[in-house]
Amino acid sequence: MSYVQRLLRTDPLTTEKTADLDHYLPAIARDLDRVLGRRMLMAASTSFLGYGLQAWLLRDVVPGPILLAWVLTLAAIESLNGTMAWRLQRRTIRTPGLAPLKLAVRCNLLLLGSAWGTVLLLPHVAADPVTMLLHGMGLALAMVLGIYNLSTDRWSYAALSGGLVLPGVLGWLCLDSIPREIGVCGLTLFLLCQFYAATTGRLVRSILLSNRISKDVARQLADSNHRLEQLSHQLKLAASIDPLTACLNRRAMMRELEREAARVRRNATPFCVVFLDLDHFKAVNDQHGHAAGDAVLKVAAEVFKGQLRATDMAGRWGGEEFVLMLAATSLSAAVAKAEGIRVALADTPIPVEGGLLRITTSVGVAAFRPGQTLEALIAQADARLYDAKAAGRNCVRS
Ligand SMILES: Nc1nc2c(ncn2[C@@H]2O[C@H](COP(=O)(O)OP(=O)(O)OP(=O)(O)O)[C@@H](O)[C@H]2O)c(=O)[nH]1
Repeated sequence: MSYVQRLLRTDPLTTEKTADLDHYLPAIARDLDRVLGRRMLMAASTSFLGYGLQAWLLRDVVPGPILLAWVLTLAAIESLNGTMAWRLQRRTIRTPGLAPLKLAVRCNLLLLGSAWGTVLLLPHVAADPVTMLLHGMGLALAMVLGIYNLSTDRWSYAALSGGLVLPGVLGWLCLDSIPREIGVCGLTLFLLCQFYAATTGRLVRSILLSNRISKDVARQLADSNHRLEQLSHQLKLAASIDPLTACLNRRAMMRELEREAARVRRNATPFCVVFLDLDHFKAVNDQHGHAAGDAVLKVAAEVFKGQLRATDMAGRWGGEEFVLMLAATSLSAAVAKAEGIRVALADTPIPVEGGLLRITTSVGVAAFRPGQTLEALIAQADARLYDAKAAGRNCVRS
């Protein structure tokens, strides 16, 4: 089990989710890499700020070249340590059992902390309360930020904070020049840092895990939302379409006619409705069977739709009766169109079991006049259809 796996499994937030852990682990490892990369930069910048502060504090005590060499040494250890820690953390996510490398990082941190803390023993620093205070604040800052920035391994903080505090505590025990308060402060700081380190690392991982889970949940929600929208669109479509002929059903057609009527009332472009009723359709059913009747209805719908423009609509009014809406069309143009449709259907042989059938249709056409109700328009077209039937069928009346 890898380092991160072990930490996550011991986390109260994740103990119940151990089964999902393997699924999330690669993504968390990637997130952690990103976070660590950012924190490396932050850690380095705060540490170098700390070295600058230390060099400034020591400017009157230590000769310039020695001070420069001191700061450069600290910077070198810091860089080496940071790089090692980063590589270690990247690898411990995937590979368990990197004890020697971990030990090297901890020793390095101990060295770094001790190098910092040794400054406390310098007579000038110890004697001057202001310098001491500034230095103490610098130490606290370095520890807290260091822990926050690279919060991954508790024993690394122990090494760093122990290294920082140890010289002060030793000095306090062995040298009279170190005030007692410094030792007490140092020990308190050490304990605080240990507590902080123990909680922060786990917190970071818990946050990464819950981030990852929330991202997944959000994505799943978006997906199901999308699927629901598609489903609702399909349902709406299914509720508007006649399943046999794929024309609009009566209710949807009424809706379209109402919309068109409203448009015409606004901008006065005429439109026409065409009612079509297949002739002697009952005989088709009776002689060739219901399936043949269905096939005839399908072919008739195809023929009607094939004659329309993109802005026109075709609906099945019920049984063997169809209605067409011809947008922006005058009565004379609609009659011509209806005639074309009638001929097209009459010329179309329809294959059914046992041979080819021919079917004709009677057609009634009416133009919508602004001020007229839709019901009146439909009644008018229906009346013209009745005229066509009465006139012997297979003809258009307007
Ligand atoms: N196969 C099939 N038949 C249907 C469907 N809907 C209605 N019908 C039949 O269509 C026939 C309509 O008959 P009628 O109203 O007498 O009309 P017609 O025989 O076409 O006579 P005219 O309209 O006067 O020429 C009835 O037998 C209905 O059962 C359908 O979806 N499929």
